Amino acid sequence: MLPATMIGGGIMAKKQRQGSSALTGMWANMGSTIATFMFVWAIIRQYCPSVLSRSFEKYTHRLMGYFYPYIRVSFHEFRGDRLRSSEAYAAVEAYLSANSSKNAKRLKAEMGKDTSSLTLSMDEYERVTDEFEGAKVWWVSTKIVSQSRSMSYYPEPEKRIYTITFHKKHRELITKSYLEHVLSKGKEIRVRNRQRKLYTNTYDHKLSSHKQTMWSHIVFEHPATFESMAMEPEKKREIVEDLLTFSKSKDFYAKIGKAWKRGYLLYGPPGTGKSTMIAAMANLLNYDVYDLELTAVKDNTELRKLLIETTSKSIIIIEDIDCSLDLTGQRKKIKTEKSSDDENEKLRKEIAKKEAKEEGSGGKVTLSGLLNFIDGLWSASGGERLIVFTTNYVEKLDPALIRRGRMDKHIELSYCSFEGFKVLAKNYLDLEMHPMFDAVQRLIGETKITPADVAESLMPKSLLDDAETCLSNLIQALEEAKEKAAKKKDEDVKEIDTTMEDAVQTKVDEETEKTTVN
Ligand SMILES: Nc1ncnc2c1ncn2[C@@H]1O[C@H](COP(=O)(O)OP(=O)(O)OP(=O)(O)O)[C@@H](O)[C@H]1O
Ligand SMILES: [Mg+2]
Repeated sequence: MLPATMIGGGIMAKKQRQGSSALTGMWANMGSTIATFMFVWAIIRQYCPSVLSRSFEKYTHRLMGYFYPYIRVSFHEFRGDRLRSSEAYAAVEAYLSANSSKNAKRLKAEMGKDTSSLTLSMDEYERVTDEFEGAKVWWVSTKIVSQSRSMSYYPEPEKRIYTITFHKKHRELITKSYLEHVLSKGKEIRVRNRQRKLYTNTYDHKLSSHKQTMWSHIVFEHPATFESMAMEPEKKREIVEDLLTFSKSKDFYAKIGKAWKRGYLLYGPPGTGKSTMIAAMANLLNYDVYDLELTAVKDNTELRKLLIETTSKSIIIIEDIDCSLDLTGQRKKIKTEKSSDDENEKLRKEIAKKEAKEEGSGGKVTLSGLLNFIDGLWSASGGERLIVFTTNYVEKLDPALIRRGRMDKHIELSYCSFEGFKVLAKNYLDLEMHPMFDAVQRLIGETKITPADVAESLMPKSLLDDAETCLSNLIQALEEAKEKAAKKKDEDVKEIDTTMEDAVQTKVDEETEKTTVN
């Protein structure tokens, strides 16, 4: 049974009075005293100046404080400025929806703001009990509709409030431990239930005079998971473990004094699953995805702004880093040209100077700008972030960009193996074993075929296609790929032969010429 003053004045009182007929003993007397006070108060409010009614209210509360052994804490839906909703309210709501709503009798069903599924929460004026280390608490959900006549075009919002009541002997326990427990559990539930987002940086056309890129987002609904990825099981397990360890290492990163971020470099030929793996990572860790298109970023200042705007628990991806601007070009000269160390050093300094100038003048995005952001930027914001680069040509990248510490884990995604094929056969055909697998195993070992091509062959082309038809399509594709590879090899050999023959002939001609001259 709820304490009597919880059924005080206003709308809440009206509703709760219906369920409070069983007030007993002392509380019944207290109830009638309160009712008398309420009555007198209502008269005073109506006929007396506001100063008098306010002091009456103050003394009533003070008087009740002497007899009333319960404490109340309210969580309002909106913060003081009314513009922003309160995170504490949202966390309490999530906690109560998941826990205490189990014993609520009247529930409210809504499509969550951010989710596509139905969420059930306590209906207005419903109350539930909860227990924490032997202490009992009562939660009530109420709603206050403003009586004031607003001239605003928009209707005055309703104010929703969750109120917790508990005995004052549990004050320490509830205000310190229980409420902390409720808020942290509530936040956890919200993170778990939230609909994740895929952000991309695009030009803000509204600001046409001052073009700048901004993040815009859609709901992230990629279905990829690590289970459905075609790759060696051992490699897959290692990556999953690495990701999970990272996500649970907040304290470790704090202890060693490093920003809580981890860099991944995914490299391999087109169609081997780099983008698919990023989606699987986001799904595994429940992260948002920021797809950063560097070519749309005007300068380092803009890059910094975009990166600062990213939230915690997110993956920032830069796809095809080798094609993103001339990040690699100038530096590549250093390693490819046959120059001495001194010359290299000179070139390096020149490039650094040029980049610094570009940065200073707000010029284009530079490699050093990007490296600085990766290294330093998030140390201050302290969030949980992965940064993932993808490339088809790992050898083209500047070693400075991908050294360990920046790109902590390098993952090669390669052509489809028989193990990979088995995952795809299970996904696409629901097959774990089949006599035709032997032929696939033999051919796949002799051919370079991407998982994307295997997946395409296994896809039924008509409603009549059964598993055997799909497997025959794959075997045919593998045989064709094998034939093509053999043909290419022959052609390459022929080309080498011709080049060598030409070289030999040129040499012979030169020698002959020399002899003739002599
Ligand atoms: N390892 C894989 N496991 C499961 N499916 C895969 C795998 N690799 C590719 N696929 C399939 O092929 C399609 C293309 O793969 P994806 O876009 O991930 O390749 P990519 O490596 O990012 O290619 P690119 O280098 O061209 O960007 C995916 O939609 C997916 O269905
Ligand atoms: Mg890709």
